[in-house]
Amino acid sequence: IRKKTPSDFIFGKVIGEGSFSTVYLAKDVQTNKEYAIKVLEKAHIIREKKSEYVMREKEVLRILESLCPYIVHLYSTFQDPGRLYFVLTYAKNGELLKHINLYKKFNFECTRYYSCELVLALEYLRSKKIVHRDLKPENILFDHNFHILITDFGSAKIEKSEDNDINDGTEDDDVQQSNRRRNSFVGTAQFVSPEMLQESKSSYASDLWALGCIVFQMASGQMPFVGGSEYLIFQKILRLEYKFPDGFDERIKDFIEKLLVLEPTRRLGASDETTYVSLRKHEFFEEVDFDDLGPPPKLS
Ligand SMILES: NC(=O)Nc1ccc2c(c1)=C(Cc1cc(-c3cccc(C(=O)NCCN4CCCCC4)c3)c[nH]1)C(=O)N=2
Repeated sequence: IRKKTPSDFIFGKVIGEGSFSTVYLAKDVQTNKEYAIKVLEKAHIIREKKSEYVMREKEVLRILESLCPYIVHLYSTFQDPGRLYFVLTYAKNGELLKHINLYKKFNFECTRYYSCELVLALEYLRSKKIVHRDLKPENILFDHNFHILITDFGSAKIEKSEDNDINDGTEDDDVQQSNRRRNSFVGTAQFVSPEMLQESKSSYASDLWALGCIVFQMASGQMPFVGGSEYLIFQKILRLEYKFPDGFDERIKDFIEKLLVLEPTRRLGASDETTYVSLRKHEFFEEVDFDDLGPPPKLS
């Protein structure tokens, strides 16, 4: 199959912007299908020494090959002299964050439904030995049927082995990188886990921490850890300084409290073998059939 080129697409509006990429809505000239094309400037990537992250995202998306409905699909990649292009799934209904802000917060049924889809997505990532490391409502999209699609694997890590949590001397590659260049990776302040702050050691449990933060935000409209600077936010995280608004549903509260645990190995699900049975069995998901979640409830 011939490699695509930019002229195979009609580029439309910008639908996403990151520090190293711009995402455009684009239409395939032959098929009229819509895609999200992530464009990266080669010179910027090289200057900022981010090539490793770009290569990692492509490798991770290839591993994920989107057999899971809750992960964006990488259809193709191509380049021109100055840019790299990733042709990805277009999620028509945009970022979860925009919908949380639009409705102020989600009701119990919507919070529970999207928490279930996130659990299923995290189980798939775990089965492929992928840690996302930057999960947040901006990186969770809604497709045309309002199912979630997780995106932005630029910060992801491929776990070497299941018992990776035991320090086998092979440090987290970002630690090695940080030892080399002292710029160890950290996710987005409000969602970063304590272990990534302290030892820059991430594991599947780091994504469970972020899940706790995201569920808190869906159910309350607010992030659990906020502050005037990253340093103040980091302090609150390391001190587990957050509180639930009055009237917060007790089942969701208990679920979040079991995820926002400083010690990663003690988080709900951290010691589960394959599926996150400890999460599935929590009272928050009582009456849920994880094998058939049914259609998404109308957002409200
Ligand atoms: N860093 C990354 O990898 N970023 C990516 C990757 C893939 C990708 C990606 C980002 C996408 C972002 C995206 C953004 C949007 C979008 C942007 C702006 C407006 C809208 C929009 O108004 N959609 C209609 C529904 N709105 C949504 C907001 C509340 C009111 C109703 C959608 C749709 N999809 C996408 O569709 N696919």
